[in-house]
Amino acid sequence: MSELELESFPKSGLLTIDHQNSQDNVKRRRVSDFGSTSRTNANSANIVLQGSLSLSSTGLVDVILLHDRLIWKNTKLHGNWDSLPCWRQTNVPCELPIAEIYAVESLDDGAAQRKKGSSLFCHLLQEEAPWMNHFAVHSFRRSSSRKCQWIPKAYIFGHEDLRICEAWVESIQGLLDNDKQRPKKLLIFVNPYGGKKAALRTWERVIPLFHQAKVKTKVIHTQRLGHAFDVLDKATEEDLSLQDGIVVVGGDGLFNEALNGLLAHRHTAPLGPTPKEVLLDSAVDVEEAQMHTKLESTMHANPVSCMEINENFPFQADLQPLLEENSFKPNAKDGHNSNLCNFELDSSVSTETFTNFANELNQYKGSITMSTPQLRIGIIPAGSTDTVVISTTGSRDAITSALHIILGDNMPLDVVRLISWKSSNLSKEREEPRVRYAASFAG
Ligand SMILES: Nc1ncnc2c1ncn2[C@@H]1O[C@H](COP(=O)(O)OP(=O)(O)OP(=O)(O)O)[C@@H](O)[C@H]1O
Repeated sequence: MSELELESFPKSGLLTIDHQNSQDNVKRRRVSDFGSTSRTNANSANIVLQGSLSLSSTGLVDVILLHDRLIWKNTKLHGNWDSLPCWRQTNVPCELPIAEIYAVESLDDGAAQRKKGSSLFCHLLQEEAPWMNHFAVHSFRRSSSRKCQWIPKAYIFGHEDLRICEAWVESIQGLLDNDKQRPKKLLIFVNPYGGKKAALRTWERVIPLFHQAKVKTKVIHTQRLGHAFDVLDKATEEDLSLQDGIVVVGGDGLFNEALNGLLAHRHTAPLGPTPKEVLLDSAVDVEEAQMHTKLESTMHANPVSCMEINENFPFQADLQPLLEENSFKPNAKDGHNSNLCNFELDSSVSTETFTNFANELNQYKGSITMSTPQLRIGIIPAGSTDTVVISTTGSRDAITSALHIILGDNMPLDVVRLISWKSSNLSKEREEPRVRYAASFAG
């Protein structure tokens, strides 16, 4: 197919992608929709490969592989494919963004024909189709009822010459490998008790996707509460650097446990004043004293409720997410992550203790000490409640999450650090912190 022919493809009815105007909340979202966006015309300099192939359910197609997409269009039907019904003989070109292809693989000879269907018509067609070699391009389609749910879809291409099939597989695979966002190695935690013991079955459902995409997985079935935490807390930086990401197959509980394991000793931001220091420092008038009494009693009664009293807390916390979108990019200076929330003091309630703390905190810009700042954490929903995953993919569908993970989608995550203080066993005067991290909503 020539460049000229490509340019003359009609604009209406094209399968196009709109990278810029995506409504989805995941960063590298892909939207396939009919005809709403203008397309750049194919430039011959961008052509990686082109030729004629057979496409299962369509017939003979002219195919062009560009650096960012695969485009095909029916050629004049001939030979055995003449027996295709007329509704299949559409001349509308289709395109598949490389960003939506999660795998490509050679198939055993004749596999495409066998996969086509079991109707009498398909059976007859298979008998008539010439002997061919095949390869599958694995992508997905959006569920018609729930747009954020993705359903795997394979395009089976064929050619009589095995070497031609191999060249297509190699070229497409090369483009997939070039995408550095896609993980190659993942550490997976599966909670066998998650989601009323359905997590194992969930993991088994998505394993083939990782195999097809050639993502290496090291799987740990958690044996007890705290197992994932311990593994990640004790992991050396070298251990972590061997992985492109950590994925939990479970619910919010397991996700937060893994998050805590990653951050527990790697997040070194200052803890802030203890409730006693707050009381001593700031009870200058009755109103403030009452407020701090309330603060202390609330903290002691229910440590995790300290976020609820945020309104009275004498900080004006930045409304930005704690971990910004680029917070996993290394700081140019020290290689550590930056962009932790900056605090500003409300002057009407500021005290020396809080001023010191705010200054101290603002100086700790690179306070997650990880040698692998690109390390990501993902979740495949298999819990009783799946709040985290709902705020990432928008769907509680394990296949959708697995596809997002394989394609390397990522988004910023808000993480809250909760600190509760309790008297030390050694001395009642000394208060010891108990630090927990929690993520429930991403974005
Ligand atoms: N083998 C195990 N035995 C007991 N508890 C486990 C085991 N593996 C993991 N856990 C713990 O179970 C807790 C809950 O797990 P998870 O979040 O995966 O499932 P869930 O309770 O069904 O879902 P959700 O947390 O969304 O309600 C986690 O804190 C996790 O540490």
